[in-house]
Order: sequence, then structure tokens, then C-alpha cells
Amino acid sequence: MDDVRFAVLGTGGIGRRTLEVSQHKDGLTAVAACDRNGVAVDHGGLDVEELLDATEGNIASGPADDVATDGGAAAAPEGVKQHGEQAGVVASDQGRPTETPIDDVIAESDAIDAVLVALPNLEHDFIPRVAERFAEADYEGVLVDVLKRSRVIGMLDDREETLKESGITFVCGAGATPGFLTGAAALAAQSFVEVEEVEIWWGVGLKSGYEDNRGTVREDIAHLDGYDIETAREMSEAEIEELIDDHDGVLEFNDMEHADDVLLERAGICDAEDVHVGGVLDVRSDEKPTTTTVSVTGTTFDGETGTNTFQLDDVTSMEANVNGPALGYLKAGVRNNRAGHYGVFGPADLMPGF
Ligand SMILES: NC(=O)c1ccc[n+]([C@@H]2O[C@H](COP(=O)([O-])OP(=O)(O)OC[C@H]3O[C@@H](n4cnc5c(N)ncnc54)[C@H](O)[C@@H]3O)[C@@H](O)[C@H]2O)c1
Repeated sequence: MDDVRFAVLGTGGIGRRTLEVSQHKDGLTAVAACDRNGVAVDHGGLDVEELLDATEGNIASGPADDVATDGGAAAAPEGVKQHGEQAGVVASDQGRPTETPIDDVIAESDAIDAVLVALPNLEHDFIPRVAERFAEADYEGVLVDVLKRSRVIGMLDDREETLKESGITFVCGAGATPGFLTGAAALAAQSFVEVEEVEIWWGVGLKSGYEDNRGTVREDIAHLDGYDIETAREMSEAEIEELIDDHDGVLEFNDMEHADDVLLERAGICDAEDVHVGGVLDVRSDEKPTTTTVSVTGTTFDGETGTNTFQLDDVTSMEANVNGPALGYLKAGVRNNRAGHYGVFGPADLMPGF
């Protein structure tokens, strides 16, 4: 494949690591990146190392106001981590402040093959609305997101015609779970003619990455008993710290609303209600509190019932398991886009069919 010129929307915990991992993959050139305050564009290729150094421990992240409804820059957040005069992308020599970071990237999109959307998803239709704005600008290329919530997939499907008309290949839910593990489940299902159950159980140790992944942790908190997306969004940083203290740093989640379910159903693998996602997050240790496992139980053509299991090594980090696959799916998206396949694709659609 020829060189792929890509952009990252949202240089928070995930977006920064995507840029870093792309340095270790062939044929990927980062040409644009933005966060809530700033944008950096260089069609000859960004100096990724400089951008990462400038934003290290200095992420324009933060809680409730992370999504301006017009998709533009949100107001200065309470949770900005900052060690210089400027937060996030603006701290880089290549960055400049802007009120309209996403529109500034859209304005450059003629020369961009793929865009990785690593924006927060605390407002459900934010990412679908961002996709719509790329379509309104007649973008012809790939959009990839790493969103987690099941209900967002339908909102993307509702916009599929608009995306197709523009020539957009949208790969949704393409992180770890959903994403990597959804693809693994689709592969594990191939032994069976009927799938009864898919169990995804993940373990993440985030001590050294906690400060850089607060957006993700906040979204996960919404899955705890007694919390929802609204309450999680409105919690202050202090309230989040308190909740984490109450759990001694270890949060366990059961029956999460993770899009693995609808993504496996729309690929014809099994019913969404037969997919269960849960896991354990430890923000005080880098070691995974439990091994990440995907178990697919089904019946073979010759009547045996079995369970195929896929396990991640405990030494592979969340960042490796989100960003490696996200960039892999991005490349698969580009291959499809160049072949004229437009519309909305989930990770399981890019695996052997069922
Ligand atoms: N599928 C998976 O396995 C998986 C795993 C981890 C995280 N995620 C998802 O990745 C996303 C990002 O998580 P994170 O921990 O990196 O969050 P984060 O808060 O660290 O980063 C979000 C970034 O988006 C930027 N941003 C926010 N609003 C913006 C706006 N209006 N315009 C431009 N930029 C804006 C922020 O400045 C920040 O740079 C979340 O939606 C999370 O759910 C998915």
C-alpha cells in the first residue's frame, strides 16, 4: 500500500499513543493533529517526536465540558494538565491555537487519506456529528473511531447514506474492546455454525497511564452500579478520586454497554444479547488485575459444542492493544476505500464472514 497520510482528532491519552505507535508501522505519515485548543498541520509530515514531547504530561483533557455542541473547541476545562504556558497541541512548535480545531482539520482533508477519531464520547452523538461534518465537506477517505458505546453504532448507521455519497469508509469501534477483541471473537466463531455466547473479560493496569487516560476512566465509571453517562460526566476530578479511593483503585465492571454486541450482531455472528462484556481496571498498578480473554461458545457443523478462547498476554498494555489494532483497522479501511467500498464497517466486517 502507498503511503497513508493520516490525521488524529483528539491528542489525549489515546490520540498521543496512536501517533507514537504509527512511528513503528510502515507507510503511515501523520499530517494533522488537534485537541480542544489547537491544531498542527504539516502535509510533509508532522514532527511526531516534538509533538509528543511538547504534550507529555500536558494534555488538554478534562471533564464535563469536553464536547462543545458545535464540535468546536470547548471552554477551558478544569482538568487540563499543563506544565508550560500552553496546554496540549498548542504547546508544540507546530501547533497553533484555534477556536475550531475539527473544522481546521476538515479544511485540510483533501490531502488526508484517513482520520483517527480519538475524541471523548460522553455525548453520544458527538462522533456521528463529526462524521457528518466531514461528509458535508465532501471528504473522500477513511474515518476510524475507537468509541465504546453500543448505541452510537446505530447513530452512525443512520448516517450511512450521507457517508457513502461522500465516499467515506467509516470503521467504527476499532480500539481494543470494541475493536481488537470483536475481531478476535469473529475469528473464533468460524469453527461454529451457531454461536451461543461471546464473553469478553478485560483487565487493564493503568498506574503509569492514569493521568493520561482520565477521559477513558470517566467513561468507564458510567458503567458502575448507580452511575450513568450523565452522572459520570458531571463528576468533579475530586469526586472521581474519592470514588477510586473507595474502591482501593480497583474498579470492576459487569455487563458493560460495549459495542462488541451490536458489532457482532450486524456482522451476523450472533445476537447482541448473547454478548457479555466486563472487566477490571486497576489505576494503581501497571500489572493487569486479570487476563483479557475472549471466549466464544458455539456448536460445530458436526454437533460438538465447544468454546474457543483468545487471550492477550498480560504484558501487553491497554495502549498497545488499542492503538496497534486501531492503526491496523485504519489501514484496512484505506484498502477498502481505495477499492470503492464506502459506508459504515465494524471490526467484525473486516474479518472472515459468517
Ligand atoms: N475501544 C477501546 O478499546 C477504547 C479504549 C480506550 C479509550 N477509548 C476511547 O477513546 C476516546 C479517547 O479517550 P482518551 O482517554 O484519550 O480521552 P482524553 O480525555 O485523554 O482525550 C480526549 C482528547 O480530545 C480532545 N477534545 C475534546 N473535545 C474536543 C473538541 N471539541 N474538539 C477537538 N478536540 C477535542 C481533548 O483536548 C483531548 O486531547 C474515548 O472516547 C474512549 O472511550 C476506547
